[in-house]
Amino acid sequence: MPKKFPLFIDLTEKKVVVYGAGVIASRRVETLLAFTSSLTVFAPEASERVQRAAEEGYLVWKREAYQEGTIPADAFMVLAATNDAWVNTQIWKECKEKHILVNVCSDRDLCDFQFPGIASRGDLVIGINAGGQDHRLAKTWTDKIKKEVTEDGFNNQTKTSSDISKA
Ligand SMILES: C[C@@]1(CC(=O)O)C2=NC(=C\c3[nH]c(c(CCC(=O)O)c3CC(=O)O)Cc3[nH]c(c(CC(=O)O)c3CCC(=O)O)/C=C3\N/C(=C\2)[C@@H](CCC(=O)O)[C@]3(C)CC(=O)O)/[C@H]1CCC(=O)O
Ligand SMILES: NC(=O)c1ccc[n+]([C@@H]2O[C@H](COP(=O)([O-])OP(=O)(O)OC[C@H]3O[C@@H](n4cnc5c(N)ncnc54)[C@H](O)[C@@H]3O)[C@@H](O)[C@H]2O)c1
Repeated sequence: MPKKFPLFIDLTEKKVVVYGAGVIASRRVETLLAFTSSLTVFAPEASERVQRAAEEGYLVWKREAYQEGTIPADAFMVLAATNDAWVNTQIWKECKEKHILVNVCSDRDLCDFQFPGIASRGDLVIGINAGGQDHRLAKTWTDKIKKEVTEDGFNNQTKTSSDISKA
């Protein structure tokens, strides 16, 4: 697979839609909540994390399975993260028809973009991608860099924009 170029996109005002609310979708929802305030999750069943985030008003959880033709046309980005590969492919097809950016967690060949591992602190955001061939490599490096960023290596010399504005 060719190397992917890391784009750092402002998602604040953009509608993000996630199908599925299990292990993988919840991990990604948790990551996305730091970047967007417009997140809708469609799933008949949701993890406690997603349910709590919905109760606290951080996202909208629609307790519904995917239904053909209903993907919001104004969605900027869709994650197909159900545990049904056929459903994920249907979601991909509809997004293609509607020209919506789509990621399919069960099939790397259907991804317009790959979901990164993320290590972040303050204004620093590090996205990690291993090209879609070796997911464990992506995880190993995400864990290493997260540790470095949140613990040992992130020293006072690394300033955030709020630090700079205070200076
Ligand atoms: C980075 C991270 C972000 C995240 O997921 O949050 C991520 N995968 C992570 C971990 C992970 N994924 C899988 C395992 C078990 C591996 C094993 O057992 O060997 C582990 C390891 C683990 O979980 O320990 C299984 C798996 N993954 C994909 C498929 C389908 C396929 O390859 O077609 C299958 C088979 C599913 C099945 O069996 O059906 C596909 C994708 N996974 C991606 C991202 C995209 C680019 C990855 C890259 O950078 O190369 C890509 C291509 C598309 C996408 O989904 O965007 C996260 C690590 C960071 C973190 O954990 O924080
Ligand atoms: N990309 C990755 O990193 C990665 C890693 C492991 C697994 N996977 C893939 O992710 C898939 C999901 O795994 P999981 O562990 O999150 O599953 P899970 O069983 O924990 O959760 C599945 C979720 O999908 C929802 N769902 C099922 N049918 C639906 C439908 N028609 N419409 C909307 N929502 C629906 C369920 O309600 C549930 O919330 C796996 O099948 C596998 O292919 C991807």
